[in-house]
Amino acid sequence: MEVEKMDENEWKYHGEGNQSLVVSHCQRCVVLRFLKSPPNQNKTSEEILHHLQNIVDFGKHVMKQFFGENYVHHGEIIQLPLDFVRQLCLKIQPERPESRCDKDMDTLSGYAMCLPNLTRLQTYCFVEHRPILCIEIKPKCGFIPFSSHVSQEIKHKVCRYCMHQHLKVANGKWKRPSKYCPLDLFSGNKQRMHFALKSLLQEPQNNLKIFKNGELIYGCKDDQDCVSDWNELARHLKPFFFPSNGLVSGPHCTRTIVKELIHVITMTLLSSTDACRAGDMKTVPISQGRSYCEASAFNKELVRNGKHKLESSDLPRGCLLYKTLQAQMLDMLDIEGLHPLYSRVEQYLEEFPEERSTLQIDGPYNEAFYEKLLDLSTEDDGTVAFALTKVQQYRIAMTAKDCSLMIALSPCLQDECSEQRPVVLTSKSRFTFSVSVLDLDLKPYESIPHQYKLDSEIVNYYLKNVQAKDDPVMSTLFKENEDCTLVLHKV
Ligand SMILES: O=P(O)(O)O[C@@H]1[C@@H](OP(=O)(O)O)[C@H](OP(=O)(O)O)[C@H](O)[C@H](OP(=O)(O)O)[C@H]1OP(=O)(O)O
Ligand SMILES: Nc1ncnc2c1ncn2[C@@H]1O[C@H](COP(=O)(O)OP(=O)(O)OP(=O)(O)O)[C@@H](O)[C@H]1O
Repeated sequence: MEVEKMDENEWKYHGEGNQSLVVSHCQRCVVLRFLKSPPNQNKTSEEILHHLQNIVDFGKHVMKQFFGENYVHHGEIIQLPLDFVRQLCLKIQPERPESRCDKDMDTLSGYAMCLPNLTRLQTYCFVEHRPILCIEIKPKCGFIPFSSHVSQEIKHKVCRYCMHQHLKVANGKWKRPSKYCPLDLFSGNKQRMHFALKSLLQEPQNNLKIFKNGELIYGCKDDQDCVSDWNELARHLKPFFFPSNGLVSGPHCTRTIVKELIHVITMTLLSSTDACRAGDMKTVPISQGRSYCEASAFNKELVRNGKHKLESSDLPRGCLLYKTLQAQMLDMLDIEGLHPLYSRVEQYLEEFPEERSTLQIDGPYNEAFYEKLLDLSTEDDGTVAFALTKVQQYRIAMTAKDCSLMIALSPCLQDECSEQRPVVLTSKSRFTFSVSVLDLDLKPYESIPHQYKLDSEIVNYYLKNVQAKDDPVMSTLFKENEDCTLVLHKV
């Protein structure tokens, strides 16, 4: 990219999260990702550069090992003319959702990350301007904690996402709870995955977005502005799934198209298209812990129909869901087991602050950092080294619990499909596809106390307001003891 000739008119607003803002090039398949920060808390240019360097290094040296070379696009740092960045910021400001405007895009450093535009990534490199569909899923945590440090039994039964939904609705973040449960998506069982994906389509929240030719056509632009009209979605998708226009319109057509969409997403998520170095590293057997969540609407429906055992089909080892889950499962102790180890590291750092850099708490995220993550022992020998390894593994797990999976699909004819490209078939069409993972910024060491507090808030809210209502005995106890935190019984 010729940085001297940057023109803000060639770029447009693409999207943003809590930490970064992304603009895409109108013609080329690239995006620029800028860091964001709260107003008046601007970092120096050196700090921004260091932060971005850490993100790139972490993707390159650590996450590629866990996920595989092809799934991770670490990008590169680019230095842009300040005038261009300022003009761009002014241009895109009206497009930004109000709920994200509590932070400003960094316009002072001139640094940004340059990445391939994964919503337009061409899976079939010889043909240009081919229509492209992209599905972005933020799957969240796909397992129930199995750690013996967990103090509340409910955490062994109901997954964090399902519990958190209730707190989010109560806080006004979302209007309605979603029926999506990550354990269904990560189950590898096609029926459960189908249910999970349908639930995401019903209530996308910030877990599902669909792009057509790089433009958002389905999902939430803003917390309060969600597009979830299935007829409209089907209208967009019809040329992809029924190219010869053979399907009549109406509710039946919409349902058929949505079913085809869910089918391709399932097949691509289960496909194995890459190998990785950590491939042989078993963090924890997936069978450990419960493979379903009691609060999942799919599970409840089964119980209602008299079936009490959920079938689970294990995930294929090479698929992106499997790799994501393995990385998430580096959280072996749960935040409750991790927090005392964090305190041990903190205490050590208070005594020896100069050790912070030797311990690589804030990077560099290089090969040596990755090597240290491979020790999976859970036997605490009381050392700072043990505590630090668990803290760093937990940070990786948190990152994998918050990343997004991108599936790009491009229609192809039978004789066009190259043997090197994976292909997924539907009843009337075929697609070449690519799968990638994004938002792999390592969660900060400092966020651990926040995680600890949030965990107990989520669980306590659920116990008090949801489980108690489902369980009449508990409900009476809570009503009678509304002001008490401790409920005592005579036995
Ligand atoms: O804690 P969670 O599970 O609510 O996850 C946060 C996300 O909320 P979600 O529940 O997905 O709506 C949250 O997403 P939103 O900003 O709500 O879209 C962020 O991804 C946040 O990451 P960070 O701390 O800004 O790096 C996420 O925080 P981390 O816990 O990953 O740090
Ligand atoms: N390389 C990319 N190609 C296409 N779109 C992208 C790319 N990177 C990010 N995006 C889009 O921009 C959005 C925000 O990016 P990202 O998730 O990295 O932000 P974040 O602030 O780090 O998120 P979070 O809120 O999870 O911390 C994504 O949800 C995605 O839609």
